[in-house]
Amino acid sequence: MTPQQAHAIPDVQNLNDSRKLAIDKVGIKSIRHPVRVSDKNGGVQHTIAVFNMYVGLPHNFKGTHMSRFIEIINGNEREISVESIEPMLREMVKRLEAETGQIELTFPYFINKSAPISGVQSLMDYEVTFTAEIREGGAYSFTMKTVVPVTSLCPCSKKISQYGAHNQRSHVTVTAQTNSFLWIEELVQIVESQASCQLYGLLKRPDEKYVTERAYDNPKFVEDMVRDVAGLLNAEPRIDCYRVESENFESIHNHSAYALIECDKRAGLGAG
Ligand SMILES: Nc1nc2c(ncn2[C@@H]2O[C@H](COP(=O)(O)OP(=O)(O)OP(=O)(O)O)[C@@H](O)[C@H]2O)c(=O)[nH]1
Repeated sequence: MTPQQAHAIPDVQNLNDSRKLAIDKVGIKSIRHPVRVSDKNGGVQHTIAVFNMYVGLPHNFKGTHMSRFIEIINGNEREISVESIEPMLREMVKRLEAETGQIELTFPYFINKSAPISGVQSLMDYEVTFTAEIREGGAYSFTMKTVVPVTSLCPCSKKISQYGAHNQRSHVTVTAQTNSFLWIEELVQIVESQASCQLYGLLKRPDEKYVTERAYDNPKFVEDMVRDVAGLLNAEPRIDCYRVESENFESIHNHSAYALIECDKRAGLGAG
């Protein structure tokens, strides 16, 4: 195909659209790509992220130029660093001739943990999502979200029972918009410190005794969990706004218990 022939191919995306309907987000979803993430101990984690990349589309354009998203993600280093996300976002908005844009990447992140009594080490995985966004007017924001699995033990069950209390694994999800750098480990630690007990990859018997008794000594409803985590997020100056959710995969029901607190500290909205 000659350049002239290629030029002759209709550019449908560039056609005008007369429906007067702007599109808030259009782009690509679920593209996997290698990333590297620095960890708090000075190491680097080489992991795989699922990317979503979107721009806003003005009402008068028929379509966005989707190949450019792929050009951008492949135009960077083979293994994308977290530090590259903001420049990639700004390049994307520019190349797609858009006012707004968003890049989300979700990846498994590993934290090395020592068992509470024996000290045996093991990795635990957490699902983490970073979202970089340019909003109307050009304001940039960065949000980090992590799902932290913990143990929750029911205060009611403990109070009313002669012995034992129902307990289960729970997912506490914190989504935090930050105004300066925050390690993933710091967000995880905030959540784990407020759980009936944190989870570990590897536990020997003395450790299992410890986590059993610690959970029993720290009963938490889903309401307790979100309130206690929100209290610490309110006190963290590097977090402007947040959402904390707790879902208990109840061991006595075939459904979950759930609670959420949402707060924009800048506007004094929500908790605190
Ligand atoms: N906007 C839009 N594009 C789509 C859709 N489905 C497929 N495409 C993409 O259209 C792309 C080709 O359009 P462009 O990205 O504009 O390609 P191009 O015109 O050769 O590239 P540019 O010169 O950079 O605009 C392909 O990569 C397809 O993936 C859709 O539903 N909407």
